[in-house]
Amino acid sequence: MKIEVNNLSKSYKSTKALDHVSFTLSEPKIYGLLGRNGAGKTTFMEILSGHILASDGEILIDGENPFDNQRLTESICLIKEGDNFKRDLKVKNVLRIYAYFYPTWDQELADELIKEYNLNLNAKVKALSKGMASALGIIVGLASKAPITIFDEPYIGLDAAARKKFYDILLEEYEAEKRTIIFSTHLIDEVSLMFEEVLILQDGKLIMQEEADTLRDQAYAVSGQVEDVEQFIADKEVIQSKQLAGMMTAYVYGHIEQATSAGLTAEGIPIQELMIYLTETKGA
Ligand SMILES: Nc1ncnc2c1ncn2[C@@H]1O[C@H](COP(=O)(O)OP(=O)(O)OP(=O)(O)O)[C@@H](O)[C@H]1O
Repeated sequence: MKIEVNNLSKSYKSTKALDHVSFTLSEPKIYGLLGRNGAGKTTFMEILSGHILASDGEILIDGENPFDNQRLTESICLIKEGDNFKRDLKVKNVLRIYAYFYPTWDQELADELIKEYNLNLNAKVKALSKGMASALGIIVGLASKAPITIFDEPYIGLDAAARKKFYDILLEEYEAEKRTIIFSTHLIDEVSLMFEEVLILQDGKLIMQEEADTLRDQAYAVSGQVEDVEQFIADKEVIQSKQLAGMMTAYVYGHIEQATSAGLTAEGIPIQELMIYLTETKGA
């Protein structure tokens, strides 16, 4: 489904949570939506899911506004950090409700995931541990098979092994059947390799939308004698640098040819380091 975001703004009194944001997500991909605390990510995802109204501008999904739009909302599944489900419901009833709501629901996958995460179907939501409640959210998000599935920091309380399981299954399901997945997280180093396209919000503004592969080409590590590297990086945007025994390595924002043509040794740097750098400093 095509998502068009046109001049989208959302204000809460004097806070501009989103400030004239425009972009298009034109095909099913795994999108990473990144940004520091308060950048506007959750606000965007809530508007996209039809839960809240924009103050100005619009989001169109295949040309339609998602707010109060039943046909569209059954194509969108938003899983948040917590409080996804009514606390007095039993797990099995939560699953029944979502199975009824989503025409694309995959019961076989839901059953498999319940076993994987060892969830007690008869437990009430309010009796679940934080990790178990997150597992239930992840199960609903994956099994919904919604053409637009949105995960907003969905794994509070889940340990590293349970998170890895989630990433593995998400990728498996995505490979079997492509859909639009929007993933917002602060655990960038864990998931950066999954992203096909990355969007970065800062203070309510979109500061970057880039294919992950292109991003990988936008920074490099350059090494050599301290004086040579220092001279080379003097007029460059440096991410970080370290020195050891007269040698220096610097992570530089730019194209690798700059370094190779200067006769220095250069190689790519891990995408997560670049993303962390961009979310922390770009536009600041
Ligand atoms: N319901 C609300 N009432 C008032 N202000 C709000 C409300 N929701 C969000 N905000 C403000 O809007 C801004 C954007 O918040 P939002 O939750 O969208 O950011 P975020 O990028 O999801 O942050 P985080 O990574 O911390 O979850 C923040 O300044 C926040 O305080």
